[in-house]
Amino acid sequence: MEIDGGHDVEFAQQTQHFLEWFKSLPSATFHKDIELVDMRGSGAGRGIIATADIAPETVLFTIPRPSILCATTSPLAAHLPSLFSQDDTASNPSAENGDGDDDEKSQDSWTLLILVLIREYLDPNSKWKPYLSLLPTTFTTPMFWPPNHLSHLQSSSILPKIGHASADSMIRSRILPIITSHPTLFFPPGVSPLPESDLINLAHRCGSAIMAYAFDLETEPSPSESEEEPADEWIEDREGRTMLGMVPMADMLNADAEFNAHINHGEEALTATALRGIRKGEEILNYYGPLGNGELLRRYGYVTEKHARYDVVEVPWALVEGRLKGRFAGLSGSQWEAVRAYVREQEEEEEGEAEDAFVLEREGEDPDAEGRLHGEAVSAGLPEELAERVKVFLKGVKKVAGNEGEVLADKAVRKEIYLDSVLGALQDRERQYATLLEEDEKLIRPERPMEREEMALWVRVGEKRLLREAQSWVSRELEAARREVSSKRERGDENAPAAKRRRA
Ligand SMILES: C[S@@+](CC[C@H](N)C(=O)[O-])C[C@H]1O[C@@H](n2cnc3c(N)ncnc32)[C@H](O)[C@@H]1O
Repeated sequence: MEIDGGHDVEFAQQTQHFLEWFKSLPSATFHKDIELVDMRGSGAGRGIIATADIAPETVLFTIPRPSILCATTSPLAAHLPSLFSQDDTASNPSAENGDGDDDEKSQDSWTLLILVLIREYLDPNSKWKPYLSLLPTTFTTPMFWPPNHLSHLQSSSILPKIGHASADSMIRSRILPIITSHPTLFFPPGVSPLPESDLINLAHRCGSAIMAYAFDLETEPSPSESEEEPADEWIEDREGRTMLGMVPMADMLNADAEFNAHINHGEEALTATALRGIRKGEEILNYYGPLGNGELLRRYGYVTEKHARYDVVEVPWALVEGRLKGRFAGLSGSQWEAVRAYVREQEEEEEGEAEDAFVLEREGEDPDAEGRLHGEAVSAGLPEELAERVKVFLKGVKKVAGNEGEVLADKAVRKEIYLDSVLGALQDRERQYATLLEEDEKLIRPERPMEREEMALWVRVGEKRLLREAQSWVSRELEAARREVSSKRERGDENAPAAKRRRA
């Protein structure tokens, strides 16, 4: 989010106006020992701090449900009942009703909230005006970066997910048709209809505000969220399973991987409560989930040191396949086609989705019930699905490769080929970045505020560090696997590779 530098006076006035509006909402509360403050100095827009020590479990503020801006409170709901009353709206983000040409019937919670927000932005008399005026008009998310800034992400796994083009096509196919077919609903008397390009920009802005500000509104506890659920399990569901809403004040909380407050979803209201004692001057922090810095940047436009423990990096299958192929140089193009067909067949039988890439991540403890983290997160080794895919691939090779595939009869050899190929693929993946980890490490600083280049640096360093950790892990395993293969060969073990046995 980029809050226009603007005049400090105007910034402070908007804050004050919003606060007064919020406090005037029926049944809203705002604790006397907290304050909504200007945190632009550290690049965090507005945030909420404690102005005195706060006891654990203190209710910090309460947002009555009718003040939440969502599909059920929007005036649009009454005018477009068919659009807003779909049972599947809350449960399936890509729900199609079978007759794909009816745009009104193919909305999900995300697109509905974009429409709701657009309508309120266009209405000069919106009851949410003081709140809307606090929402950013420009964003620090990479969706809005020019190519020369995006290039700092180098070969980051988040690049293909930034998706300005796909957002654009969603807006054209699912947002604009609703607005243009109901002009009086979106442009009340006295408001001139916006040209298409302005509407598209507004829809992008609303989409980005939703991505960084909206909450999943739990209406009733699901069976898995029953009373027995441990208090230290933090759930984040942004897949459209529940209704999305804009929650004034709750979304003024900044967040980090260690946090001290939580939003409880009550029947009548949402409440922010202190998870532990909060000292005077401390920022009240919410939790956006176990997101790596890449995903945090993509959705929220910032990165933090603490979120680095959740970093992930993707290794494309094509790189692993390339390395595996290098181990069987004598196979022809048509034999490789047969191997691929075998892998596809097996994947279909498993009814799994054939992954194009495999995700490397770390293992670590979740935050505790007070929002604190304990211990380091450590490399989780290689994903099971990758080992499984290689296993199927090598089976395919064994089937088609004749003599060259005989070595694969031996389990230790298969393991060695697997680890060696993955190690090569990890090195290839690292080479896709324009700079070395060592060069990047010299530049990285935890200081704030961070410019785009610095945030991109954190993302790519996080990915490269993970790649290195995975390489160390695989190297160790590979050494052991090689030892096993050679000791079997020395022993002339009967399970040793057939080709080797023949030579012996
Ligand atoms: C839900 S809003 C929080 C309120 C926001 N600061 C504001 O002024 O409107 C989320 C946005 O706040 C900013 N933010 C939240 N936590 C942050 C943090 N720890 N550091 C920097 N920016 C943060 C990011 O721009 C994010 O997209």
